[in-house]
Amino acid sequence: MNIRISTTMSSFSSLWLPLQISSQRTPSVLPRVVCLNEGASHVVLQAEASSDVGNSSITVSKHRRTFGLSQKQSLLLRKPLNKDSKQLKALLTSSTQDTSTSFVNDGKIGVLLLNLGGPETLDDVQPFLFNLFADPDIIRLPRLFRFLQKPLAQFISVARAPKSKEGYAAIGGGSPLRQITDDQAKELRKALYDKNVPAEVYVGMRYWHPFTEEAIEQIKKDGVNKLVVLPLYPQFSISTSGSSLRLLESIFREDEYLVNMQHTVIPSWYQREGYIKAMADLIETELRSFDRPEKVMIFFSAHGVPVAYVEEAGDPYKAEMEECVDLIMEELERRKINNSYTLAYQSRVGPVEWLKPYTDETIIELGEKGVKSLLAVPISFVSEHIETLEEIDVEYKELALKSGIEKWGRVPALGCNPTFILDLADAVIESLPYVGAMAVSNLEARQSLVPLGSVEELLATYDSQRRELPAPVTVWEWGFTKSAETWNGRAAMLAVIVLLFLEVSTGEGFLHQWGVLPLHMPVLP
Ligand SMILES: C=CC1=C(C)c2cc3[nH]c(cc4nc(cc5[nH]c(cc1n2)c(C)c5CCC(=O)O)C(CCC(=O)O)=C4C)c(C)c3C=C
Ligand SMILES: [Fe+2]
Repeated sequence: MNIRISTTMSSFSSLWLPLQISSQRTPSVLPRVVCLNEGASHVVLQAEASSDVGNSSITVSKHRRTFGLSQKQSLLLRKPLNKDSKQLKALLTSSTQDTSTSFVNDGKIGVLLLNLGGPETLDDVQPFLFNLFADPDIIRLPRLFRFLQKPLAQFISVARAPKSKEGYAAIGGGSPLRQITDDQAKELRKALYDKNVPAEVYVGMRYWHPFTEEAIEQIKKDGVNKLVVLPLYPQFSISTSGSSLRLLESIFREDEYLVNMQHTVIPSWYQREGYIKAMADLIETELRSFDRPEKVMIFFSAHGVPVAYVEEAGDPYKAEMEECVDLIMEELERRKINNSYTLAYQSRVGPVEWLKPYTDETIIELGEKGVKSLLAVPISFVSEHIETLEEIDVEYKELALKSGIEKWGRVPALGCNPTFILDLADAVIESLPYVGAMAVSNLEARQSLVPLGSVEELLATYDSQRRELPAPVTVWEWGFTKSAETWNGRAAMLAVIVLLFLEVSTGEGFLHQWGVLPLHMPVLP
């Protein structure tokens, strides 16, 4: 037995960092009550262990998590748990016995999958980009300039559309995201039924059809009264899951039906055993296609975010990404696969600094260092999309071959991989005991999953000072060096804001001459 658990007083910022205890015999369970100080209502549990309790082998991944305690629980547990703790055993047993069954017969369950959405035709590209850039979690303007959000989005989307259209044309004229996400929803529904949890699964996209608003309408029509919200991003970012949850929260806040709907949110799930195993399976299979698998460098390529998101707004994305890669590599090592590996960030847009190292620069460096075989692993997204099908498969492959890399491979996205879908089903089932367990605005009652009523508050912990994030999107750029490019971009952005301000306030200017203004906004349902 080797368990080390330490607890400290709560800080809400750790709420997004899930801790999972899983048992080989039973589905994963979440420890729900651990208390350090008498009378405490919240604790952070920090755990790192691999051990046996009873006949079950339990692994506790290395995470911190905040737990809300009911008064009774708080009174019950007044000491840190130690390795011989009968209370831990009792807790695990009660959590394990606390299966979904009692929650299944009692209400109509819905699962809402949140995703980004993508243009289905080339005509959709500009309005899709408009929706993306109109999102204040993608371009956050200073408060004074908020009224420029939509004109700026219109301007950038029009300017970027030709380049984006080229990309979408190269992958068949549109994004495959809707089809793949619909298929994942169907498979998840089937997996839940097979596990005796009848639930409807809905898809709500952030920037294209079916919009989150459309999914919510259907959820209401179907009379769902227990909802599990599951963003399809393994790692949390303010720009992805955060943005979708913020939107959902605003929808919930304004709707009487939804205000009263019991729900819970699974904010990120990159640490789940099934997901890690599924990723490791894909990598193991793909490695076999190389002549000398042991010589291949495993190249994790994640979608980037601007550095300011992580360093100024506290986005946990980078930390979760690095931990995710570590967990996958640990799983591969358990399978005696000890390849070298690296993580880089792709798809940067605009004049600000994005997370480094950049994928393109890293590929060139690896070529220079004499790496001959590279296996690209897209890691931030679970479907094929423009950035796997075009950026990785075409642009990065070409760059790699030019840089001296001789053999290039790419791991497919998870899509409907059965191990992955079963794990998502388990994640949903494990969250059911938490559906409605917490009052929407009652922080004291909050347990390990997140109620939507507090999403805004939780997002604010990343960005407590509400600092303005620079716009990550290039409108135009000039200059020869990286830093000149950055500063030129910022100057250009400032100039654009001033010009837009003048245009909007006077009703005259080059955008009116070009027909960009007045705006013809796409209508959201
Ligand atoms: C975890 C995944 C993603 C993060 C983080 C993310 C941040 C982010 N993205 C942009 C700008 C664009 N993203 C675009 C497409 C796109 N983005 C993701 C995922 C993440 N984005 C996906 C899966 C897709 C593709 C959808 C599809 O149609 O297949 C685009 C449009 C494509 C293009 O023109 O390149 C833009 C623009 C920013 C600015 C950002 C963080 C601030
Ligand atoms: Fe993106």
